[in-house]
Amino acid sequence: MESIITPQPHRLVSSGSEHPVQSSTPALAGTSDGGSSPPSHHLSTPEEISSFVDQMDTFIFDCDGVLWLGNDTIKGAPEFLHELVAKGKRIIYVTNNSSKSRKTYVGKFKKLGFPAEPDNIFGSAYAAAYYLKNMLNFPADKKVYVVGMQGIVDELAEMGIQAVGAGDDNAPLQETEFENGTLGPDESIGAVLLGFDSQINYRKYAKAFTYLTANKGKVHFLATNEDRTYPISGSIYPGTGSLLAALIHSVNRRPDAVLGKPSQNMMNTILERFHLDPARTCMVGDRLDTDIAFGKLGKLHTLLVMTGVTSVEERDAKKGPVTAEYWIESVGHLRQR
Ligand SMILES: O=C(O)[C@H](O)[C@H](O)COP(=O)(O)O
Ligand SMILES: [Mg+2]
Repeated sequence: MESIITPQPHRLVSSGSEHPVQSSTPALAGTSDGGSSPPSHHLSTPEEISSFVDQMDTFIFDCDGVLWLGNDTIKGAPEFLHELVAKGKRIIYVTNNSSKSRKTYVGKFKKLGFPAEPDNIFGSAYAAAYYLKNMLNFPADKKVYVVGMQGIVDELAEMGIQAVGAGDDNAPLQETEFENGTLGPDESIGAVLLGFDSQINYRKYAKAFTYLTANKGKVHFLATNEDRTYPISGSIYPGTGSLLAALIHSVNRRPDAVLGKPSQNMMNTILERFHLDPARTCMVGDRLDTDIAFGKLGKLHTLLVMTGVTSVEERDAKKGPVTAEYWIESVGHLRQR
């Protein structure tokens, strides 16, 4: 697949002040009261769909619930994305799923028949590793305690940052370990980073709690994202935000930064790096408070698909926090008929 993107020197967030990293997402103007946002427009006719596709140069795709559910591809999605490539459109992927690194994701994209290369994939694990390296200048003699999976460990390693925890702490905690210091403070821990963890357990929560509370706030508290739920293989399960809520409640402290959508860290880099015109760029997502909010904050067009977590009631809610500009049943429905 010839590249449709000219790789540029990569900066996720600038070290300068022009794109200060956002630890919290600014409120979306004109949507909190619900009423002032027009309802999402349904792209329903071939003419509307063709005109919509033609007015965009770039499509930024969310992944879970848009392109696939687990390892099940959404019908027609690969074909549509190859149609876009054939038309010379730019494709960028932005996922809050921190379980895989960009390099590992390339393998999944190709296995499921999508065009992909590391430079057009932005994952929340990468965003978090980049933030630690370039915004926090994380010290080389410190380690990051990871409540999460291999994707975070791999992206931290790419940045030369040591990680502990993750899969090494998947074993259930033994009663005796409460006394033997396994869960005690560790001066070498400089940050706790939580991401999606299908092997979450008490050991990880107890260690993260100890590191965040023992060092009197000297340990950074970071999270990849706050998605409440996780759509996979036709079902919906607790998401990273639900795992994070337990840690927030126990330490009585919010993360210093949440690096995935809707925060604009990745948006600023993407717009700058690919010299995108927001007026000719569309964010395609399945979740209103991450994907659509991410697109709206970046002043992009937004298209909601109904193959992920958003219900019809949420889509059409008059007082909803975020409303997509357009909606369609699935990415596959965008194929030119
Ligand atoms: O729980 C989670 O982390 C999310 O459900 C998952 O990461 C969503 O990934 P995305 O839809 O942004 O590809
Ligand atoms: Mg999604």
